Formats: sequence, structure tokens, C-alpha cells
Amino acid sequence: MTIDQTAGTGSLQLHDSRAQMLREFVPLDPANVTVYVCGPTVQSGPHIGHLRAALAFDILRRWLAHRYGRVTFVRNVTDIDDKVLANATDAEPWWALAYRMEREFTAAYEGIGILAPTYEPRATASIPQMIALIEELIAEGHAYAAPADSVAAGDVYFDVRSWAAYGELTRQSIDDMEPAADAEPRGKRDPRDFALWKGTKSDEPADAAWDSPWGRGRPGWHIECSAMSRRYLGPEFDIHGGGLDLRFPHHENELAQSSAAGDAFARYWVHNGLVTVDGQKMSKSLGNFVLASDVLAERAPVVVRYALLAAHYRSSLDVSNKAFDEAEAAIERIRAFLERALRTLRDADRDTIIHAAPPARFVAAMDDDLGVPQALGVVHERVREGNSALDAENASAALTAFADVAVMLGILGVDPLDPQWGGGGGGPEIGALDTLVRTMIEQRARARETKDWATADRIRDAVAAAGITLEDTPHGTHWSLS
Ligand SMILES: Nc1ncnc2c1ncn2[C@@H]1O[C@H](COP(=O)(O)OP(=O)(O)OP(=O)(O)O)[C@@H](O)[C@H]1O
Ligand SMILES: [Zn+2]
Repeated sequence: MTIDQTAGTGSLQLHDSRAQMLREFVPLDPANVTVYVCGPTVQSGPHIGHLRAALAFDILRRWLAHRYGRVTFVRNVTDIDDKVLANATDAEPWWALAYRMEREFTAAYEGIGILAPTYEPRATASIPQMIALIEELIAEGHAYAAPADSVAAGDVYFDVRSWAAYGELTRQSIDDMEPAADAEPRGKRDPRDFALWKGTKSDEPADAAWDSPWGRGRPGWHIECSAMSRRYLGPEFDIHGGGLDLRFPHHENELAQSSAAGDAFARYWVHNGLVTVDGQKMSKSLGNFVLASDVLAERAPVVVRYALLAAHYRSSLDVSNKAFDEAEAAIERIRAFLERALRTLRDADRDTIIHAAPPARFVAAMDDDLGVPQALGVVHERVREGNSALDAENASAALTAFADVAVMLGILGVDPLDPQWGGGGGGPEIGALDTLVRTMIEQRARARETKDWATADRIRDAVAAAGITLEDTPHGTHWSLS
């Protein structure tokens, strides 16, 4: 792929939560855009808030890939944390729970077409990097171990008063902040100091602790992301993402730790708006969640994807059956047009489709802080125009509309005919099968053209033996599983 395929049509504007305004996105290295997104704490299964967050960054990533080609995309898994330990049982240790939940997240992400990250590091696999970062912070005078004779002995805290810029991300002064909730207050110099390392407690499992210069223990949540982003992307990278709920304290603390350790860290901060229920964040802790698995049992994955990306990623989204019904109707309108157009298109036309560039207004919408609602507006407009062209038997106008729609749907990952949806339930193997069967259909058509009936019959029999039925129609041969 070439660098910046849309050069000349404008620049990508992203809302940077740190600057609190739109900024032109200029990558450090246009040949490799770097993104770190905070992944889930795998204490329980994904709800649709998690899907929306992952989807927001999937769209960002796809658009960056369209513009620049290569994107190194890292999304971590927090597999050690207070919450994971709290949900473990005697029958299911913390590491078994974390892995089971990680698989549930992966299944839900893949189910709605979220691309796998380039790297997906688990926090427990970067403990030495976290310890090294904490040691740097202590050496620079920005962190301290709790006094050995205090109840917090074994903990290490970030010293917020030592870092004058603390609060810069969310524009707060230290004195206005709440005390940090996650550490033993009696070992701290300031109630806002937060834990970098947590000494193991007597009631915690022995295998949930690692050796460190401060005794056995485990990392705090914030240091995990500072260490993993540095390890996988280096001390400076382009975009740091996560849900709006993570801006404070999580991202504020990540920024403080990494900058205090001398890293330039993220150049842009992007936060997705929250899925809410009656105005409140959908959350495991509040118990007001809708599980991803429940929605996916009721609705086609492409409909769920469409519904969750149809609102701008920075808006709050109160999900309702109405939103899913509307997405279903929109997907059906698109599907009907694609199928209708496909019936009239010839194979020779496919080249045009593959080489189409998205319409300029779609590009402008996406460049304007990922304006997916406007971009989908362009999709529906081209669907209407394509249908009119088909009504008027204007083949060339129908073909360009089809090509536009196909390329836009491809970028957004919501093409209802994409083999990845497998007719509603299958996986990528359906796509592979489709390619193979189509090849055989073509060979059979060629044999028939040359009146080589023996070969044509042999191919039909081979396909039938694999449990596949071929149906010859005036518009070509369709296949289905018998
Ligand atoms: N309701 C929501 N809407 C949008 N994004 C969310 C929502 N809940 C969590 N996220 C995002 O999902 C990602 C993974 O989050 P994480 O596992 O830390 O969830 P969490 O905030 O602990 O969830 P919960 O509050 O349900 O326990 C984060 O980027 C987070 O901001
Ligand atoms: Zn993080």
C-alpha cells in the first residue's frame, strides 16, 4: 500500500482529549502509525460498553490503515488486578478465570469483526519491565517504598507532589483531587499518591505475587500500561486510546509515570464516549450491563457492529432495542441493493470494484474526527442512487454506485455480504469455501462452453460429494450447503 492514499484531499483531524480540541493528526512515522489502547480487565465477560470501546478504536485503526498503510496497534489484557483476584474462587484460580474471560472478550471482538491487535500483551508477561520502570521512578525521586515499619510495607507509591505537571491531562490541581482509592493510605506521603507496586497480602494466593526489590507483590494497574506501551511501541508513540472513564485517574497516572521516567509518551489522546443506561455508565460493578453474548445471541453480528458504530464515537450511547432495530433495517436496505446490483453485474466489472477509491465526501467525513454517522449517510445516499440507476437500467451508474458502496462498507467493516459473517453464523472458513466453490463453478462453466460435458459433470459430482448444491440461474450459478 502507498503512503497516505488520500493525500491532497485534506488532513485527518482528531479530537485530542489532552488539548481538548481537534488537532491535525501528523504521525511520528507515516510508514508505521503507533496506537496503544487500554484493553479489558478480565474479571468477567464483556458487555456492550466494552464492544463499543473496542469498536471505536477498530474504526480508528482501519481509517489509519487506509490512509497510511501500516499501523502497529497494541491493546493489552489486564490479567492481574484486585478485581480479578476478587472474582477468583477455590474451584477457579485467578489465572484460569482471567484466561476464560480473555477468550470471551476475543470471541465477542472477533464476532463483530474487530481486527486482532498487532500485539495483545498480558500484564503478567511484562512484570520485569514494570519493576524496571518503578526502579527508574524511585531513582529519579518520583516514587518511594512505604516505610518498612508501616502497615503498607511492600507497597511502592508514585509521589504526586514530586511531579509538577500532575493533573495536566484532565486539567486538575492536586488539591482538588480525590484521594487514590487503590492503596493503603497509611503508608503514603500524600493521599493522592497511587500504588505502583502492591506488596502481597496474607490472604492472597501465593502465585499472584512476583519477586521484586520491595518484596513479593504485584503491579498496580496504571504502571502496567506505561510499561507495556513502552515495551511494544517505544517511549513515544502516536495515539493513546481508551474509554472516557479511564481519563482519570488511569490515564492521568499513566502520563505522570511515563513522563516522570523521561518518556515523551502519547502524542494524541483519544477517548470514546460511554455506553450508558438511563444516563449511567454501563458497568460490571453497577450491575446494569447487557452482556455481549446476549446481544449476539439475538442479533446478527453485522447488525450489532452497525448499531454500535452508527453514533459518533465521542457521544454517549444509550442503547435500546430501537437502535438495534434501526441498524437491522439499515443493513437490510444495504444488503438488498448489493444483491440486486450483483445480479446484474458481470465478472468483468469486479475489477472496477476492487480498485475503487471511496467518495470524497466519505473521506471528508472520516477525516473529520472519524465522522462515521456522516460517512454512513454517504453510504445510504449512494445506495439510493444505485437503486435509482438500476430502476433506470443505467448499468454504468449502477456499477459506480455499487463500487462506492462496497469500498465504504469494506473500510467500516459492515458489508453484510462479507463472507466473514458466514450467512449469520460462520467464520472465515466460509470465505475460504466460497473461493474454492466459485473456482469450481467457473471451471465447470468453461467446460460447458467448450461442450466438455464429462468434465462439467465430474465437477458437479465432486461438489455434490462435498455436500454442496449448485443452482443454475439466469444470473449465474449459486451454491449452498445441502
Ligand atoms: N460503558 C462503557 N462504555 C464504553 N466503554 C466502556 C464502558 N465500560 C468500559 N469501557 C471501556 O472498555 C475498556 C476496557 O475496560 P475495563 O475492563 O477496564 O472496564 P471497566 O471500566 O472496568 O468496566 P466495568 O466498569 O464494567 O467494570 C476501557 O477502554 C473502558 O473505558
Ligand atoms: Zn491503560
